[in-house]
Formats: sequence, C-alpha cells, structure tokens
Amino acid sequence: MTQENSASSAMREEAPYGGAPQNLKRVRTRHFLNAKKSGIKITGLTSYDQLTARIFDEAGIDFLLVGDSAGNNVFGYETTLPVTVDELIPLVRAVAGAAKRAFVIADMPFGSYEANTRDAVHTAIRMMKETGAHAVKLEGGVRSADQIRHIVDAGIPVMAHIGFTPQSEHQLGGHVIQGRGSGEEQLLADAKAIEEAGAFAVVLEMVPADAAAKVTAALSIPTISVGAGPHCDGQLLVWTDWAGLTQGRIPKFVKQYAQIGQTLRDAAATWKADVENGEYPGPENSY
Ligand SMILES: Nc1nc(=O)c2c([nH]1)NC[C@@H]1CN(c3ccc(C(=O)N[C@@H](CCC(=O)O)C(=O)O)cc3)CN21
Ligand SMILES: CC(C)C(=O)C(=O)O
Ligand SMILES: [Mg+2]
Repeated sequence: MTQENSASSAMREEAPYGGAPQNLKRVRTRHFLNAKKSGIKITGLTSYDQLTARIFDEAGIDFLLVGDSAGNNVFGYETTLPVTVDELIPLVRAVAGAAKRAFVIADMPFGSYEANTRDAVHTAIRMMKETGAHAVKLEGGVRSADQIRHIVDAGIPVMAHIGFTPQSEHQLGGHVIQGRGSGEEQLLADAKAIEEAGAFAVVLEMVPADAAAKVTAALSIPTISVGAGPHCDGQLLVWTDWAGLTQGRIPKFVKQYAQIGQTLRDAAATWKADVENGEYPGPENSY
C-alpha cells in the first residue's frame, strides 16, 4: 500500500488498483480489503509513543499497532500477561495523536476480554473513547469469535490474532510455532470463525508459510504475517526487534533494518567521554 505518489493523482482517494496510496488522508478498513483484492502488500509496525508514531507514519507505514508487547518493550515485563488496559491507554493516545495517515490499532490486554462479551465490548469501547484509536485487536480464533462479533456490533473494527498468541504462551508451552501438521486444521477453523464473526483482518504469528498461504487463500479478509511467511497480505513486526533495540534473543522471522541500540550505546559512550575530557559543552553550546 505504498505506491501512487505522483502529483497527477494527488488527492485521489482510491488508487485505480485499490490499496492505500500515500496521499490518502487516512487509511481505513476498506483499504485493507482493497489491498488484498489487488495484491498490494500492507505494512504495519508496533509503536508505543508519539516519536516513533510520527516517524513511521511519515514513512508511509499503513498501520501502527500499539501492542501489549509494550509489556516487554516499554515496561520491562517478562511477558505480555501483566499489561493492563490502564497502562496501555496513554500509549495508544500518544500514537493515535501523532499518526496522521496510519490506521491505529489498540491491542486488548490479557484479562480484558476473555471472560465474556460484556468485558470485551466494555474494553473495546474504553480503548476507542479514551485513545482515538481506529480499531482494536484481540487474540484467539474460535474461542474469541463471540467477543469479536459483539465488538463489531458495537461499531468497532476488530483485527484478530491467531497462530502463536503471546497471551497464552504458558498454555502453548513457550514460543512455539503453531499450525504445523494437524494444527493446520485448527488454524483454518480459527481463521474462518474470525472472518464469520466480522473481523476486518487477522494476524498470523509464527505459522509455517504453507499453512499461512492456505489461510490467506481461504479468507476474503487480509492476513497479516508476523513470522508467517511471504504469502500473507501484509507484514507486521515489533519495531524494537526490527530496529535493533531489543536486548536478548529475537525470533528468526525478524529482519533487522537498523541497529538503533548500538547507535545509542555509541552515542552515550562518546558523549560521556566528551564531558569527561571537556569537549562538551563547547563554546557553540554555551551562552
Ligand atoms: N511478534 C513478536 N511476538 C512475540 O511474542 C515477541 C516478539 N515479537 N518480540 C519480542 C519478544 C521475543 N519473543 C520471542 C519469540 C520467539 C523466539 C524464538 O526463539 N523463536 C524460535 C522459534 C520457536 C521455537 O521453535 O522455539 C525462532 O527460532 O524464531 C524468541 C523470542 C517473544 N516476543
Ligand atoms: C506482535 C503483535 C502481533 C502483537 O500482538 C503485539 O505487538 O503486542
Ligand atoms: Mg499483542
């Protein structure tokens, strides 16, 4: 969804081939659908603050997910499980306030939607009312279909998330690839249930590329890959993994496009040395 930059097409809302051109005022759920129909890849990154939201939005990234991966990346938790709605809301507000073109999606934290459809609708409405997000995301296929349907009935777009679902990592036995062997049937059943429940898109996380291709062909809504191979309709990565900021083990499906961690470490060490040896502040930095 990144072509269509020419001045002649400026301000035309729909590109002739569908998808979401750069001059769109705002990416919408229909552009996800159009992109799938016309074979234009959808791009998303996570974002947890206004600085990165502004940068990724300016780069033309189609959607920004304020993931509960903020638990790991912002708050320093071991897993996403402790993240609360109250913790995530200010981050979503920062991202939604900064993104002009990108579609902003608020992740629903563990414990905020599973028990019943009332909880699910309540949380989704809070996210929309208190943040300015354009959609919510939750984990689970068949098991979350009722929740998806009720949130959609309340007028809120839902992105679903199946395959490896980090909120159930203890049940899944760790960071384990999903949809292998007989798991493929469950994956397809989950995907179908999500589509029938009215979700506008589905994230497939850590799924074999072949299984993800089958799901992508079987659905009319777009599939978004996080480690689910090249045949999905779009790709999503956790920005701190992708930019080389995450410490420790990162999944094989991540390709790093920058080394921000090393850049910052070098900058900090250089600045410390400059202060210690009197190089900083120089006359140009003093009044
Ligand atoms: N998209 C995404 N989901 C996550 O759950 C997640 C991230 N990103 N990034 C930050 C952390 C790091 N996580 C992970 C996830 C998987 C592996 C991993 O090593 N996976 C194996 C495959 C699974 C296996 O067979 O054990 C790999 O080689 O990629 C490591 C860290 C979990 N967190
Ligand atoms: C990795 C994506 C799909 C996510 O749910 C998150 O960042 O929380
Ligand atoms: Mg998440």
